[in-house]
Amino acid sequence: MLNVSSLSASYGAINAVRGVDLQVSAGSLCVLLGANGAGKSTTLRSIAGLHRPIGGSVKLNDQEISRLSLHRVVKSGLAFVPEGRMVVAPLTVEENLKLSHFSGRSEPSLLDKVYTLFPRLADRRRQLAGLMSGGEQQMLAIGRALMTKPQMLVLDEPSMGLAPAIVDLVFQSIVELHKEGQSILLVEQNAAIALSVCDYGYVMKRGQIVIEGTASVLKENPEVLEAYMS
Ligand SMILES: Nc1ncnc2c1ncn2[C@@H]1O[C@H](COP(=O)(O)OP(=O)(O)OP(=O)(O)O)[C@@H](O)[C@H]1O
Repeated sequence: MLNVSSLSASYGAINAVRGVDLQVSAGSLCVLLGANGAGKSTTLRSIAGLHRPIGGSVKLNDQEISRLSLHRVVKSGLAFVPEGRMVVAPLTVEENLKLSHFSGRSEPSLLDKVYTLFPRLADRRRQLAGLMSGGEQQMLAIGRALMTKPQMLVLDEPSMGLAPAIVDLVFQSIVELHKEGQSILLVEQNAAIALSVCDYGYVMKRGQIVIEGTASVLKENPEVLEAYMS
């Protein structure tokens, strides 16, 4: 499904991502772990068409997408939820969701699907997005991505800045999507919660993947335990 190989990305002289290989198979839920500055966000942004890589390839179902415009990446079936959510504050919840019509992949029935997954959004459909709590904005950002009917959903730190109870709620919805067969790649600082729900994980350090394995193996790895779960 998603096949990233030898991906490299830089900011001028800073080589933020150096030869990253990772795969997400259809229907699987994968996590990319790592400390601050390891290169996780740059990897996701390069996969999603927001940062032009300097080398390597990103294939979605054998189609090379790393040099496509953001719009074409979405059209090819990959939706990205950035760190910090980026909902459009002066628009209502429903208007934010309907923005995905521009992707050319949206269908009216998807709105019901999003409201079923996130009843809070249904209750607040006429509310301005900027007035929603952080957790609700995260749900809205995920909902907006789902409105493009993605084959691959890519999430950058969905738990960031959220209270623990809200993190649980957001992760419950991620688990629900996974059960429905949605393929998901996420970056997460909260390794404990990520490894409790993921199938497979990668650990990044200084721009490279240094450890990978099934979630159950990673949970027992001493380095992962010490660095990310203590
Ligand atoms: N816009 C930018 N300009 C210059 N350097 C950047 C920029 N964004 C990130 N970097 C640098 O690239 C490296 C990787 O950053 P990146 O944000 O990808 O890491 P990360 O693992 O996602 O960290 P975090 O969890 O803090 O977001 C870091 O050294 C960072 O300082």
